[in-house]
Amino acid sequence: MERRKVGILGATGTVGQRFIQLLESHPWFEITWLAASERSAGKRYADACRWKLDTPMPARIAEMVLQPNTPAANTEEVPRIIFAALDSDVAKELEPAFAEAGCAVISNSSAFRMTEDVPLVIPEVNADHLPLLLQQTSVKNGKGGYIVTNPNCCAIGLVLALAPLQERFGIEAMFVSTMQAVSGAGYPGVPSLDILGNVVPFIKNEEEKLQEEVNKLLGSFNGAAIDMLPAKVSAHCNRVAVIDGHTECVSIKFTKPATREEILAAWSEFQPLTQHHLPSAPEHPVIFNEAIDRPQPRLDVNAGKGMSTTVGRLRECSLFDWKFVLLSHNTVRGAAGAAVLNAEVLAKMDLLPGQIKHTQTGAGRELVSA
Ligand SMILES: NC(=O)C1=CN([C@@H]2O[C@H](COP(=O)(O)OP(=O)(O)OC[C@H]3O[C@@H](n4cnc5c(N)ncnc54)[C@H](OP(=O)(O)O)[C@@H]3O)[C@@H](O)[C@H]2O)C=CC1
Ligand SMILES: N[C@@H](CC(=O)OP(=O)(O)O)C(=O)O
Repeated sequence: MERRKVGILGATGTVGQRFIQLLESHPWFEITWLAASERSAGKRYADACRWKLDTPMPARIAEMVLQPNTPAANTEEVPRIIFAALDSDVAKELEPAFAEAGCAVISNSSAFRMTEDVPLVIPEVNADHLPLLLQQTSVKNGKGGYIVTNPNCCAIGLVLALAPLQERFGIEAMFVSTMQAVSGAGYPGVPSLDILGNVVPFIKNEEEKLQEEVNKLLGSFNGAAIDMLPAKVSAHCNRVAVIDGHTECVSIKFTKPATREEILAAWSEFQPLTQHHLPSAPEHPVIFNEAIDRPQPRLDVNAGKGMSTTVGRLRECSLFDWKFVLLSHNTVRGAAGAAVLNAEVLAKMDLLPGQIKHTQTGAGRELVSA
C-alpha cells in the first residue's frame, strides 16, 4: 500500500520530535513536509532542532528543509494531512488556515478542543464522535479540510481508565490530583531552579481543561452535537520533577455499585480496537499493576510502547466509592501518539481528505463517508 503523505507543523518542538520518531517508519504515513516558526523556516531540520529524544534523529529528516508555516506559500507541496504540535495561541491562527486550504489538521493543541463542531477524540473511547467533523465549513464547502483534536495529556490517560468504568457503572463524581512531568511544559520548559527538589502546585489553565474535556470525551454524539456527560469533576494539577509520565490520583463515585473484581474485569476486558489492526493501538489500553507501589513513572511510563495507561492501588474510598492511581506517557499517548492513532482511525473510517464522499440531495449537500 502506498503511504499517505503527511506534514508536521511545530516539527522542532517536544511533541513535534515525538511525531517524527513515531511517523518515520509508519506503515501508512510518510513525512514529506515539515514546518515550525518563521525563525526556523528555510533551515535544515538538523540545524533548527535541538533533538532531545533517546533515539537518533532520522538521517532523512535531518536533511529536510523547514517550510514556511502557511498553506498558501506553496500549496502544491503541502500534504493534505497535517499533524499540528503548536502552542494554542499559534494554533488558533494557523490550524483554521490549513483546514480552509483542504488539509485534515490532526491537532494536539487545546485551541479548538471544546469548539462545538470539532471532534475531541480518544479512539478507544469515542471514535463515534469523529463524524462531527463533517459539520465543519471546509468540509461542507467541498474543500475537505477540517480540525480533529486529541485531549490534554492528563485527560487522555484519565479517560482511558474511566471509559470502561463509565460504561459499566456510570460516573457521578470524581476528584483527581495530578503529578505532571516537566516535558509537559515543552522545551526548555520549567527552569531547573524552580522544579529540582520541588513541587509546583499550579499549571496555567490545566485544571479547567481537564475538568471540561473529561465530560466531552465521555459524552455522546447525538448526530448533531455532543451531549456532555453530566459528571462532577474536580482537579488539582501539580508539576513535579519527573521527565516523562503524568501520574494521577483518582477518587470516584459511581451511579451503580461496583466490586473490586468488577472494576478489574472492566479494565482488563477493555480492548475496543483489537479487531481493527491499527499500527499504533496498544493491545491493552489499560493495564492493571498489582504491586502495592505501582505505577511509577520510571518503571511504567513505556507500557504498551507509551500508549497504555497503567493503573494500580485500587482501594475503597471513605469519601467516594473507589480510588486508584494511574500513569500515562504525556508526549506519546498524551500527545503525538494520540494524534497518530486519531489519523489511523480516520483512515479506517474513510474520513481523510480524498476519502470523504459528497452526494447532492435537493438544494443542499449531504455528506457521507465512503
Ligand atoms: N509537551 C507535552 O507533553 C504536550 C504538549 N501538548 C501541546 O502540544 C503543543 C506543542 O507543545 P510542545 O511541543 O511541548 O511545545 P514546544 O515549545 O516544545 O514546541 C513548539 C513548536 O511550535 C513551533 N512554533 C512556535 N511558533 C510558531 C509559529 N508562529 N508558527 C509555526 N510554528 C511555531 C516551534 O518552532 P521553533 O523551533 O521554530 O520555535 C516548535 O516547533 C502545545 O499546544 C502543547 O500544549 C499537548 C499534550 C502534551
Ligand atoms: N499543560 C500540559 C501539557 C499540555 O500541553 O497540555 P495541553 O495540550 O492541554 O495544552 C502539561 O503542562 O503537562
